[in-house]
Amino acid sequence: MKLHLHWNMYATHKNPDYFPDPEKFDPSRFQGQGQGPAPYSYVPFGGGPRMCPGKEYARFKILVFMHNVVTRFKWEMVFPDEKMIMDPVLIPTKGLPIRLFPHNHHHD
Ligand code: HEM
Repeated sequence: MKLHLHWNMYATHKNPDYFPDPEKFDPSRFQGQGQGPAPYSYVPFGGGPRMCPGKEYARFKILVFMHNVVTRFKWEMVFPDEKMIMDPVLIPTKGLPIRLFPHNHHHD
């Protein structure tokens, strides 16, 4: 008989013991004087020797992308109440389309 032990990161990421009020969008929970989440409690890229080797690359790309979207554009969601599903990661049901308005756009 084989035993499969399944773990999923949401059980950890939504655990109020590690993340008080887990449904709240609160980026400040990742800030502070070296006070980030406890080791192995925030694990979007896994952990240990098989941790995602693309982690720093992915984080850097997302940072550059977000920087450009936020500094160059005003943006709004096409479907403000768009639902997210877990399958097994968070997926926007309609593909999360947004409208972008360049900050430096001038009407002639
Ligand atoms: C936001 C983007 C990404 C997320 C959230 C992510 C997440 C993960 C997770 C959770 C694992 C399993 C780690 C474990 O078993 O503990 C993994 C493994 C892996 N990821 Fe990523 N990843 C991302 C981007 C990337 C990129 C950009 C690359 C390559 C360029 C990459 C290459 C890999 C590889 C090769 C593994 C298997 C590592 C192994 O089993 O030894 N990932 N990733």
